[in-house]
Order: sequence, then structure tokens, then C-alpha cells
Amino acid sequence: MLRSCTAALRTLRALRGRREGASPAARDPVLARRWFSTEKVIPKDHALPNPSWSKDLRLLFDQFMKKCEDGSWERLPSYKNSKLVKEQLSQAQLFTRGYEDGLGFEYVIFYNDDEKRTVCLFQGGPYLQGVPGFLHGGAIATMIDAAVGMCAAIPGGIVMTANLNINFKRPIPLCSVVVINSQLDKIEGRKLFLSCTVRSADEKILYSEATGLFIKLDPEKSLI
Ligand SMILES: CCCCCCCCCCCCCCCCCC(=O)SCCNC(=O)CCNC(=O)[C@H](O)C(C)(C)COP(=O)(O)OP(=O)(O)OC[C@H]1O[C@@H](n2cnc3c(N)ncnc32)[C@H](O)[C@@H]1OP(=O)(O)O
Repeated sequence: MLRSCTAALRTLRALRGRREGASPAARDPVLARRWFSTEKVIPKDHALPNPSWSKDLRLLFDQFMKKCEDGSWERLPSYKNSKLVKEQLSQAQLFTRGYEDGLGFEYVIFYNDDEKRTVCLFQGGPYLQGVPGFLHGGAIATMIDAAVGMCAAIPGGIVMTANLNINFKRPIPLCSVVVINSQLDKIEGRKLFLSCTVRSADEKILYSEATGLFIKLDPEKSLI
């Protein structure tokens, strides 16, 4: 926990330096080459270890990567930007990927198609603080929404959250690692019903429980 917070603070200091100093491209030759290059930039997959990941997060990540070897589990890649909105809103980016490494939402989601469930390994960084030393409830809700949402979107296609019910049972220490287990309970027409639990990395503490209703969008209906 201490190490991941230290890594996050290092990123913070680097960011402060960035505000005071020259442009990022001027300081970083790799970034500068990309900036001026006409080559197609391959988007960065954020669901992979980075230096801010704690030992617990890496350990769990390695365990799930092992489970992926027989094909029963699959690691879901995760990108900041969506091609769907690029033309209208060039600055749009996924809320959960909007922070520098280690400061906000560090997570990876694995999916098991046979069991219709996902496991999200999540480390909430120092920018997600609510009560001092603990994660903000809104940050927990966001991560639950994203994890349960992926569990709904894989079988359901384009879905939106219609209802999310959360019981916060214990506060989650900032920078700790939690495991969000989500499962699809039933489908009724366009409605997908899901449930999830948020537990400590050793599974001993139940932090939160939630249920969610996701609706498959009707292509005939406009969203606005
Ligand atoms: C645009 C998405 C693009 C996806 C791109 C993919 C890119 C991938 C990238 C990253 C993934 C990240 C995942 C993040 C997940 C976050 C998801 C969100 O936060 S989403 C943001 C937060 N969410 C929003 O902003 C959503 C805002 N809400 C809406 O837009 C609409 O209410 C709706 C689309 C949810 C449903 O509208 P509509 O299609 O017109 O549906 P009807 O009225 O016809 O009802 C159909 C059935 O459902 C029932 N029912 C409906 N609602 C409720 C309810 N609350 N309670 C109970 N029941 C409800 C209703 O009774 C009926 O039942 P029945 O009669 O058939 O038995």
C-alpha cells in the first residue's frame, strides 16, 4: 500500500514539474517522435501492470493471467478513448482512465464466458479519497458500474445502467487492492440483471454488495 502511494506521489510531482516546465513533447523525446510522426499510433492498453501497481495487484493479476491460459478466462483490454465519439468530442475519454498512472483508477477486468461473470482487480489511488484514508463512495460506485457494466455488455452488446443499488458495508482503505466479482443473474428481454461483491484481496473482508439493472439499447429509440 505504502509503495503504491509513493509511486502515485512520484507521478504527482512529475505532473507538477510538467505544469511549470516545457511542453511534454519538448521534455520527452519518445513523445516528441510520436507527436510529429505520421505513423498510426497504437492506443495504449491500460489494463496491464504499470509501476504504480502494488505487489497484491500484481500477484492477483499473475494468478488470473494463469487462468487465461486454458481459455476459460480472458483479460479485457481497456483504452482511454473510444472511436465512437472521436469525431464529435476529440477530448472525450473514459472517466476511469482519466488519471495518470497510480493516482486514480488502476484496474483490470477478466471475463469468464461459461460462467457469465467478470472479476475486476482494482486499486484506488490517492485522488479517489473521500473520508481521509479511505476511498470515496462515488469512486467505488464508479468502479462497480464499470465492472458490472462490462459483465452486462459482453453478452448484451450496447447497454446502459438503469439502476445500481449499493450497500457499503466497510470503508475501503485508499491504495488497497479489492476484488470486484460480478455475475449475470438473468436476462428478461432487453433487461440484464446483475449482482456483485467487493472484497479485500485476501477475500476476508466484504466491503460492498451491489445489484444492477442494465438495459440493452433499443436501436429504434434515440437516446436524446
Ligand atoms: C452509448 C453506450 C456506448 C457503449 C460503447 C462501448 C464502448 C466500451 C467502453 C467502455 C465500457 C465502460 C463501461 C462503463 C459502464 C458504465 C455504464 C454507464 O454508466 S451508463 C450511464 C448511466 N446511465 C444512463 O445515463 C442511462 C439513462 N437512462 C436511459 O437512457 C434509459 O432509461 C434506458 C436506455 C436505460 C432505458 O430506456 P429505454 O430503452 O427507453 O427502456 P424502456 O423505458 O423501454 O424500458 C425497458 C424496460 O426496462 C425497464 N426499466 C427501465 N429503466 C428502469 C429502471 N430504472 N428500473 C427498473 N426498470 C427499468 C422498463 O420498465 C422496461 O421493462 P419492461 O416493460 O420491458 O418489463
